[in-house]
Amino acid sequence: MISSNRCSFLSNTGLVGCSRSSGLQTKRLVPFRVECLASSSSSGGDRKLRAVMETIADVDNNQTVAGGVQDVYGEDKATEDHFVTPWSVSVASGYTLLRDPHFNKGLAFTDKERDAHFLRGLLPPTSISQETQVKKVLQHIRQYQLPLQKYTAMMNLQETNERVFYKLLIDHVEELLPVVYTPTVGEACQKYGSIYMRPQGLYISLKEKGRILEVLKNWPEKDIQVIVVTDGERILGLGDLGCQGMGIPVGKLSLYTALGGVRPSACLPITIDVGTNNELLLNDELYIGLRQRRATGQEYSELIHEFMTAVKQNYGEKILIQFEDFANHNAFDLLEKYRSTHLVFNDDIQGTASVVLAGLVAGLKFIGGNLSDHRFLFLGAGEAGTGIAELIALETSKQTGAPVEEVRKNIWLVDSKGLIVSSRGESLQHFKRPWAHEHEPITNLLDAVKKIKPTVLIGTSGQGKTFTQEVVEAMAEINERPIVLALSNPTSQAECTAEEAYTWSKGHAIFASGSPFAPVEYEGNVFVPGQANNAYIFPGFGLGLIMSGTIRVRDDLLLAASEALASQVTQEHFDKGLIYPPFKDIRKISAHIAAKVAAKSYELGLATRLPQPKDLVEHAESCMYTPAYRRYR
Ligand SMILES: O=C([O-])CC(=O)C(=O)O
Ligand SMILES: [Mg+2]
Repeated sequence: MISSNRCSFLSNTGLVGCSRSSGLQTKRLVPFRVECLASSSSSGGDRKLRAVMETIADVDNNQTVAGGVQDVYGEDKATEDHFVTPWSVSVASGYTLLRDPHFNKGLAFTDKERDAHFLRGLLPPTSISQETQVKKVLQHIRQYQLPLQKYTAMMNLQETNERVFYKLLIDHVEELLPVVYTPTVGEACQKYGSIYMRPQGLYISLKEKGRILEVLKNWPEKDIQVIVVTDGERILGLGDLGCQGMGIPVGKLSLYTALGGVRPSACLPITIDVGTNNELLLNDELYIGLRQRRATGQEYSELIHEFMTAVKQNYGEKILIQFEDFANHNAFDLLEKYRSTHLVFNDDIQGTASVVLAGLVAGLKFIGGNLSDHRFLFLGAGEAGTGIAELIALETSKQTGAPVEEVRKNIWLVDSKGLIVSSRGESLQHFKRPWAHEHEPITNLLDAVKKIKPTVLIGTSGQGKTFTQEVVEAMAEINERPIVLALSNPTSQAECTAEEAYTWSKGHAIFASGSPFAPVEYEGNVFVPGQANNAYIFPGFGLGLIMSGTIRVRDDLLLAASEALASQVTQEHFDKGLIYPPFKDIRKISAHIAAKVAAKSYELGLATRLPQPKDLVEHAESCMYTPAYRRYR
């Protein structure tokens, strides 16, 4: 039985109005909604009323609510000259209950629940189990031929019955991850205007400048623990999709819940719309964003700063903000600017780095050698490329005691202009400069492979088909077991396919990719390509931060996450060609990652949720959201 105190910070909002001493699974709960009585009005007075709305503060303070007596809406704290918001708690029942995705159980409502919640006659008489519902929806989804049809069916399910959506996704993660995530989510973003039905997150555009705090307060959930935010400028390897990038925060947060166990109501997807430079979208009558070119410079940074300030003001110090799919020219600067004042994490720089390092460490366990024995060549010197390179350098430096500057010399990057070398000097963007080593200029990848003789080739270019046959053959000529990672997403942007990597290297390559590839048979052997995607890391990483109340992200936490992931790879996995464990075990893996991250955070004094639990793995598991239906009284 789960004790409520241990996990109250991750508990379901639906329990707040009840006694907090209830266990999560075994006790009954009342499906209720907190509603602002003034919410139907949009007067200026209403805005002021909302501006003093207090969040459900007990959760953050880790207090229990015995009997529900607490100033949760801030009325008692307000003095006479303050405005207060008239809130009421209403029990969701009848038709409204069926339309509420958090609480709806469809045909799984029992007779007793149908009586108690005014559902008689609103449902056909039969009652079926959640398992049967999952089976039915899966059959339905499998009937669709096109990935985008499967995607819209999944999104509809999420909007209709959240618990069936998550149970389905968790129980069939290997089949459905490619539907709700890469590669299909890429196509969904490209066509978001035509498939758009309901808002799935918050849209903050230039029109909301000066009012972002107010916009945050419009979101119906008050107890937010993680935000994934994009400005849509570099969606996967697909480029600027403007406001239609919303599919990415929505997809990433579904994984926070399904893979990492962070409850859905604590997750907030946000898209910041500063315009788009994508002409196709600007001329598309179904485009959902601002029809203007991107704001840049001061106008851009002022909006982002207002957003960052409002988020901290509204949700406090421990809100996790994950930056996703910003363009290089903003991503590094934003991370640098906010890493010392906010709990921020850039998934494309840091999450990708952590997952790739894990794969390399796991691979080396079996092929032998240390990181310092290897030479790395990257195609692509943006967020992922330089992020991975830096984390490899950090870990190698830790292992060998050599200074990071020295270790970096073993790591080479090629960008669109060729090998990054010192003679390119000041023309290089600042994040590329640490990688400018002494070497004659080389303008193409094949020559770079032949000259640098890397043992590991990593593609982070966002450009598909760039690991040509000659490149892979050259890698196989230089190395007995070349490591080839084609990380760009979605599948169309992968530097090479799994089949190409195995065929061209005559079965010698150790291959992984950012988007999934099916197993490949080559000369009688079946090779299973691993998926080197940050989805292995960010859900568990975020859970570790949240459950320990961590207030800042440090590189050591990323290294801890890598180590935890690498430790889950066995000889049996490697024998199949895998340098990552299978996704079907992801919740267990996430619990391990969360535990290692939290342990490191406690060690560094960054964790505020005290005392430190004794067994962090067990603690992480006990905190994870499970989608089984709750019983309603
Ligand atoms: O979303 C993914 O699959 C991985 C990722 O962060 C990216 O490609 O930007
Ligand atoms: Mg990304």
